[in-house]
Amino acid sequence: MRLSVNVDHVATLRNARGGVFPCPVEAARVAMAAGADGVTMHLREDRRHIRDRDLERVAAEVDTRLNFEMAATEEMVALCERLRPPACCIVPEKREELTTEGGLDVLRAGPYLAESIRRLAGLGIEVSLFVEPDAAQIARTAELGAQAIELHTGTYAEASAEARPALAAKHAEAARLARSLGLQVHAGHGLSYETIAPIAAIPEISEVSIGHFLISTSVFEGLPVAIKRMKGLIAAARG
Ligand SMILES: CC(=O)[C@@H](O)[C@H](O)COP(=O)(O)O
Ligand SMILES: NCC(=O)COP(=O)(O)O
Repeated sequence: MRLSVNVDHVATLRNARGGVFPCPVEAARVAMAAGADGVTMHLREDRRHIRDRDLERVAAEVDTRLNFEMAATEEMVALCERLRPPACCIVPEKREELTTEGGLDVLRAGPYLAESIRRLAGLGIEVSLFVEPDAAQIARTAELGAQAIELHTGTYAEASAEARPALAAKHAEAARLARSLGLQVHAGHGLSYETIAPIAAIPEISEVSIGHFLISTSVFEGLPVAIKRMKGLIAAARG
């Protein structure tokens, strides 16, 4: 199973100070050096974290399987056509949301979704649709010609420990259906150390993408190292 590391929230931190640090391109390099199998970047229409230049630089400079998350808009499809990442995940986007709130409603999507899939898949880009673990949504994804689905694990990840096993079983059933329809199966959103195991145990899932938790927990796992180094620099300066 591949782990694609989402570096969106490195850009959130960078943007909080309006400077260049911490850099999501550097985070992509660090992720790959640490054993990640790919990097995910969600270029939101409002550019609240990742910016066009970040995506362009990762596509050009980092040896990775870049998964470009984007809404199905002409601006994003044209950018994806220009950058030609190995993979693209089409997600729903609402301007007011704090993060992606659910899967695409593929059943109600207009003709532009099918047109986007056709254009991107025609360039050899693996197109996935971010969907709920729902049989009708998955069947329609296959009909539209996408190569993959990404199961939205947000509801599962936010559920209580008691509720999670039933939701994990729902993902397993959805993953089996998707594979039987010839789709690659990915999963992501809100996953953490506490919630990864039941999802990672589903054999049909070939990739998980994880961002917010990894970046957040890195603060605590990395803080002792950074503090020791700063103390060392202070001590050295004082002789
Ligand atoms: C599609 C998905 O689950 C995540 O990539 C999420 O959309 C990330 O968006 P934010 O980083 O803005 O929360
Ligand atoms: N596609 C899901 C993703 O990239 C990471 O989502 P999250 O871990 O930041 O919630």
